[in-house]
Amino acid sequence: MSMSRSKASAEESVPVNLDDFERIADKRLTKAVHGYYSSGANDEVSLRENRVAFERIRLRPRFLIDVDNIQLQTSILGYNVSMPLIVSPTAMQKMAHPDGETGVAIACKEMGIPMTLSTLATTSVTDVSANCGGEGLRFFQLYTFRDRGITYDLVKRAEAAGFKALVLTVDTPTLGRRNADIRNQFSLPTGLSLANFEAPKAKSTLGSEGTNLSDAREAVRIAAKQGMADHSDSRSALSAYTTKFFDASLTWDSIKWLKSITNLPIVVKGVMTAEDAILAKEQGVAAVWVSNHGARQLDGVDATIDVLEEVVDALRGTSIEVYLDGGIRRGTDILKALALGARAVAFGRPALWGLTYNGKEGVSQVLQMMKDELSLAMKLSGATNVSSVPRDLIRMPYDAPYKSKL
Ligand SMILES: Cc1cc2nc3c(=O)[nH]c(=O)nc-3n(C[C@H](O)[C@H](O)[C@H](O)COP(=O)(O)O)c2cc1C
Ligand SMILES: O=C(O)C(=O)c1ccccc1
Repeated sequence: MSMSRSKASAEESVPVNLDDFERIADKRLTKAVHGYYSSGANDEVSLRENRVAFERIRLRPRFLIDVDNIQLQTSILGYNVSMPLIVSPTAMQKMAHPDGETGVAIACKEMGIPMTLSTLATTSVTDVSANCGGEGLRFFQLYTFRDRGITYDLVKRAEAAGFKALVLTVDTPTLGRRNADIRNQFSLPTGLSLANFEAPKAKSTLGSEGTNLSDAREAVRIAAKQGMADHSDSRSALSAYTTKFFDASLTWDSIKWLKSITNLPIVVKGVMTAEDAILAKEQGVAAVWVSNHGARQLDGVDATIDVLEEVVDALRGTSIEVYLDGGIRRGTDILKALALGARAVAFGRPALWGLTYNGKEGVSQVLQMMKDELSLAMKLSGATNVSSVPRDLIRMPYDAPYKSKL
């Protein structure tokens, strides 16, 4: 019996929300890939909190407002977008579907929203660009390497491939502990590679060390041999990889170096406090991306939506844009984040579920679903423009009880 992967099987009815996409994806992926995509760090307290915190926020709808023509369009870093949604960078998207990063990029291009390509993608910056015909708004997520030459080279290739911003992830000096990956001894499946390290130049830089950065499996072997990996590192290939290659000595001051090698706007991803938002501001970044890495790094941190207002307040009066990811699953979640001052939101796993469901087409379906849900949420709550959702459209759990200001 042949059943196209593109169609939901009998027991997989047509997805009507993102949870449905998740359930279908869970069934189709191998245990190891599912574990890698879905996991949070440690006890997954923050993973649950990312969702629960959204559910605790209440909406205060206003009625008899003309919502016939609501405005979903806005701009991100000066580029017009069809709605305030970005696809977060997630590593190794070809594990979900052969369309991989290209599928995500094309779905985003068609929807008119930005995609963010991970440093650890299974499709190179150059190929993603070429496969999109050089069109569509693409950002490049940057992990920095102990060898600055590698980082330099990555930045230059992203620039040449037409990426419009560098999203510097600051929450990963080393990888968080994810139980499933340790149990499953997770590694990149055979046949796939970390394609950004296959360029001739990257290879020659690395050749001296006798290590190929495009192959996580080899990194594990070498890290173990050099005694750089502790017991858990030696079980999860990614953990060994980051320990060996990522620059854990990076500081806020390093952003000066990054700015000296590129004119691309810099977005700092992973900020969770007002203190760090201010340090980012002092470095002249274009945007701050509130994120706890999908709760995959430090368990026990707040839900991102619960720290958003703190970051927004710290940057008030500046032109620095604030984005948020972590647990965005509904149009009402987007609306809640906009009310708290985000310029845009992003999500990671839902794009992977769409990709697993039906490649590029599945990602398009997921994006369209979010657009429809956002539009509905706005109409039902009397919010007419994504750029000016009022704070009092929501009640945070910590808000004082309503007192008439009338
Ligand atoms: C499977 C997976 C891989 C990820 N890989 C990266 C990455 O390579 N770089 C990065 O900055 N963030 C990475 N993230 C974090 C996402 O960019 C994003 O912050 C997170 O997924 C948002 O939470 P959500 O999945 O609940 O939407 C990854 C997340 C997941 C789930
Ligand atoms: O899995 C992740 O969340 C991630 O960002 C990552 C980091 C290093 C290697 C591969 C993925």
